Amino acid sequence: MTRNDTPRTDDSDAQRTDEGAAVSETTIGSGSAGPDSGFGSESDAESAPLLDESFDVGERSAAGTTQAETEAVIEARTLDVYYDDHQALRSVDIEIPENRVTALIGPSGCGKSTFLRSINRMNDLIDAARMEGELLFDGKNVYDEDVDPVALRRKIGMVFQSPNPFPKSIYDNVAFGLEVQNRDVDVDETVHSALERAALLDEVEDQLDGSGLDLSGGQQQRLCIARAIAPDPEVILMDEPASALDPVATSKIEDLIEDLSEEYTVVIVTHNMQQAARISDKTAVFLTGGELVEFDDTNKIFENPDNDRVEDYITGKFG
Ligand SMILES: Nc1ncnc2c1ncn2[C@@H]1O[C@H](COP(=O)(O)OP(=O)(O)OP(=O)(O)O)[C@@H](O)[C@H]1O
Repeated sequence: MTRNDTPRTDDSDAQRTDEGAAVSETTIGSGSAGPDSGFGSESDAESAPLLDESFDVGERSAAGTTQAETEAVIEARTLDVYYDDHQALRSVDIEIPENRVTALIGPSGCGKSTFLRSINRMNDLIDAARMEGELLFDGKNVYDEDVDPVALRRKIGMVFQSPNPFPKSIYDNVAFGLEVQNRDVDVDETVHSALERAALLDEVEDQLDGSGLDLSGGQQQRLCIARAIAPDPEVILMDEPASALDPVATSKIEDLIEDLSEEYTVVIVTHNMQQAARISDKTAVFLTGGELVEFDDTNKIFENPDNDRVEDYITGKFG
């Protein structure tokens, strides 16, 4: 895996998250787990057995990798997304490799979040949004009629910009999705395992009954990551997961993302180019107008991009 050794620097937009506001957010753009988001709405119970068989890619090895680990797990083919008449993504073609970290970068409004949300159909929750083209997950178009978006979102989990734990205990935050799914799993073991994989267990082991809202912003975000990985997804989408955190918490999240990519495919939107350079294997550069201008190994993008506009963006000439 090729990661870059760019030194860590403080994010200019680092700030303490507003813990109390986390759950009350209701708009997708501000990072909520709203109704039918796949994070445990009551409708989950009814739609639980959704999963199309074609979403199974086979057994993961003990190390958490699949045999064909460099194959594309997500593929967009001439994907266009519109909000009413406004086109937010233009003919996006991309193959996102399995068990790698792929960063989506580009100036504000270029469609990064729109693309991320199109992967697990979170755009369905926006009335104005419509898409054309194909978005394949394990070779299956997620927009096919037989795909249940709630089940899809358990395979493709999401972590938002602002930590948004439920107003429940730490334990219940992680267990909630499992229980409403009525899955045949050992809930206790799964909760502990998810907290451990999210690098949070050591810090909260003695307070699992305490409220998730009483944790620090960085801990809340790791709790949200634990919640996302508890249902054993294949892909984790992250929309600026560290932008509301201080530098220490940001560093922990970055370390965690690198660890997670051994087991999961991670797709992360970030405004922080140094963060993209530090933690990602692949980088996709979107530019104004919703065009995916270049997609390549992260080293290549940051050291010798093919496209002049990408070079200008990377070197700060605009954006
Ligand atoms: N819910 C929505 N309704 C209407 N237009 C939207 C909606 N969400 C995004 N857009 C528009 O789609 C375009 C792409 O937005 P998007 O949020 O995907 O960009 P972005 O690259 O993630 O931006 P940022 O970096 O500022 O978060 C923008 O022009 C934006 O105004």
